[in-house]
Amino acid sequence: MDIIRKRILYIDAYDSFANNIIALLKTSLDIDVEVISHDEYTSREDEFHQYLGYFDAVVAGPGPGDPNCAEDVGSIRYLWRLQGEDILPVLGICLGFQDMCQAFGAKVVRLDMPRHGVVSEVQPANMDIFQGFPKFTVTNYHSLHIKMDNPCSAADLDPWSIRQSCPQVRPLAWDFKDSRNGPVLLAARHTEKPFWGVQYHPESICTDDVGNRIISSWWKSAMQWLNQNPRRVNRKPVPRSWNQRKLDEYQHMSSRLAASHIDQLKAVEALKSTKTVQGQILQLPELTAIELYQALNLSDDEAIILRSGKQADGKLFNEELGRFSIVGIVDQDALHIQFSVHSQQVNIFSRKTRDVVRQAAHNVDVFAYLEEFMAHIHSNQGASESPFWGGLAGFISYEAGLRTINTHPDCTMESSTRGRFVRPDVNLVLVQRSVVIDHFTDTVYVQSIRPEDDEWIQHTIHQLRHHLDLASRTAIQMATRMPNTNSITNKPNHSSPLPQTITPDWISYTTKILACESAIRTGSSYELCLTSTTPIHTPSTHTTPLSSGLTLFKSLSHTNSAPFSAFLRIHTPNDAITIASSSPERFLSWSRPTTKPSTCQFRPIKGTVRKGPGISRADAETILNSSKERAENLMITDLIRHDLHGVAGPGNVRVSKLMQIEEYATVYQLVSVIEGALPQDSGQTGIDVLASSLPPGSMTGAPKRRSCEILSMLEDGPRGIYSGVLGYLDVGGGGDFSVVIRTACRWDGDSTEEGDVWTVGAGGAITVQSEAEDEYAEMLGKLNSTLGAFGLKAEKGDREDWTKEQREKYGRLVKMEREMNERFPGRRK
Ligand SMILES: C=C(O[C@@H]1C=C(C(=O)O)C=C[C@H]1O)C(=O)O
Ligand SMILES: NC(=O)CC[C@H](N)C(=O)O
Repeated sequence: MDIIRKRILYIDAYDSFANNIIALLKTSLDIDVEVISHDEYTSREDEFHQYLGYFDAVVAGPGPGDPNCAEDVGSIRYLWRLQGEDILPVLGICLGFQDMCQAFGAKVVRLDMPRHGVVSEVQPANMDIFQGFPKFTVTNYHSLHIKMDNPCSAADLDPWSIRQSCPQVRPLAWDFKDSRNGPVLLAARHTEKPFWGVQYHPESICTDDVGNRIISSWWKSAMQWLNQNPRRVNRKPVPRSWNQRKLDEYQHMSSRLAASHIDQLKAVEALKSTKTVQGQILQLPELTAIELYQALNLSDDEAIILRSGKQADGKLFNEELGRFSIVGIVDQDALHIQFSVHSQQVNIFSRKTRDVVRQAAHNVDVFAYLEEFMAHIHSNQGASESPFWGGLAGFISYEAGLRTINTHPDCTMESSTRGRFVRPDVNLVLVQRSVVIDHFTDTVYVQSIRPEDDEWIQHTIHQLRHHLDLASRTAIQMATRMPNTNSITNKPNHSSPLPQTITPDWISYTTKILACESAIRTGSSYELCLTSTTPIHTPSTHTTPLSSGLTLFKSLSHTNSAPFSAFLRIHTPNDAITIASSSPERFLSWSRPTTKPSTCQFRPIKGTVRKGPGISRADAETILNSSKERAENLMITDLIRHDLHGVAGPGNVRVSKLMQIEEYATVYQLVSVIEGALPQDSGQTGIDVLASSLPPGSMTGAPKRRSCEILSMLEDGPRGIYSGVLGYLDVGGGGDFSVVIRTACRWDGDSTEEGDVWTVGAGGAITVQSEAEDEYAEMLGKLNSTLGAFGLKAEKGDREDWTKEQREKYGRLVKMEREMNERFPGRRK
């Protein structure tokens, strides 16, 4: 006899934790789960009711917003109106729970002090789904809560009795220990209908196992109800949702486009690659990435250097993060895959022919395109220890990431475009020849994926040996260690003007912090990573753009050495970008699928303490262990688990490090490590993980989509490459990308005769526990990590120097803050 698997419908309200809940349902229960977004049926209540006929139960998920706003809950609100045989068991989580309580008479109001990423104790009733449960701890993500004549304390008459104001809602759990908000209702059920709900997040990494057991307990009660109230469920396959069908079409079309581009390019020499990586391995002690780059004596105006190895004090970075450096050789005919959010078009471009293939194709899924492209150039049998054999290297902008979550900012890099071509949001160069250094074993890999390229390999080895004999080595080392700071010095030098910058205005930044806080208080966001962009004008150096960029990069490597340092110079049809990066943060890496499945790793950083006089490691530990910093990190850890769960699937994601303190050149940071293996039979690749996890959660806040919408309203323009990712896709199937922070970028098109314009972004996570003054200082601290390379330091200006307008602005700000404090007393310390 066939055992019928029950089906749960999960309604996603655009939360960034949905996939964690789905994973929890699938690992705790023997069921199938289908997912729809809450807005798929918003204007079609009848169709939604019919669709529910395919399911045994529903989980209505958490999300941004307020149940008082129909748009924020979408079709979730139709659940409570089901009648007769249409009724089915529902579990509402957070927003879903609030909407249920509101539908049956309770009020949803703001908490005095929102509780995002806050871990608290649950006092359950010894009844219903909590029968026999002890107290347990859970993670909360909410700004709003249920008001229904709440008891004043645990000692109050009977916290479990039904309140007159909403006689259909039975309280099932409270938090009695929240001194700022008073008792907070954490679970309830409808007195007659099979509707239950929890305010907390059972799926969070910091919710303990008892919290998770609730899912099984709910399911047991749901099944009992179904046994007593049998309903006819349509057991045919569930029709694919409109969203899923659109997505499939879109990806299919994009893969076909890539295949047709590749066909058109088959004749082009630069795309010919072998399936076997050719190469040789040498032992060259103490070789640095810059030395290597200089020894190769490359004359091209493009460069790809991913630098690790030694820190400024001569010590190696840790082995997990800073073991390898990679230099990609970018010849005249190297192909560039470029995609612009504005035109939604992929171009393949080479400097030699200026324009190899341009195909206007609208609405391209650039990741499906890249997947097809990488499959075409897939190689194997390179040296297994070398992480990169060849492939695509470059960057993906923040705005390209926004597009993957269907957020379309008004402006992309187009806004600063000159001429016919837009500045691409994705710019990846096909690197066929490369040299990789393993700094821990002093091994150097000289590699090529071009057919019959032995001559180049021998020539390169000869070149390396020749240049790295003792005498030239010393000279190169000196040049590397003592960057030419002429153009970046802060000391007066009358022969060359100094670089100049404008420190982000603290009044504007602080106003934005307050706007973030109010967005959090209304329930629209749980955490927002606010950023600002600072221009730096540098005088003309009368050298080539590559050489002045490299000088800056050397200086940056010195002032803020970081394991994901990178120097990139990449052309577009009518412009070129130079990127000098000193990022401490790995976004995502994944290993080559071999006999073992590919393993992915994310390393989000959230929680920052600036180094400075009087701040010891112990002080940093105290600060980073505070509830504010831990909440910041927890939210992003849960968000990244969601991103990875979406591709790796239930049971395949683990948090191998939770909130550990790491020390970098100028800051201490709180880091978590989230890992997962991609099941081999799933057909999923690291590129799929990349596509479903941009923009990096540590640069957005949570929930990602709503937070990005809020940030694009608050920030002054597109973030561009800052907040995007930079790294490579390897022909063997691996990849590694850093988060583009602590980075300076310059477009040639912005330079004038007087000099160049670099931009540096900096920011930090804002939560309701933030103090505006501290957040501004944290942002400046991060900005200064990069400005140091220009010999500059941003400081908060003195109030005496303020203009009348600034004083007025400040006055308004103080007033706003006072009003906010009066309205939400919890904010006061
Ligand atoms: C926004 C920046 O950094 C991000 C924000 C951090 C934080 O809020 O603590 C830490 C590291 C980065 O993920 C930046 O460096 O500009
Ligand atoms: N996690 C959630 O579902 C949050 C619900 C609602 N937006 C709140 O902030 O209270």
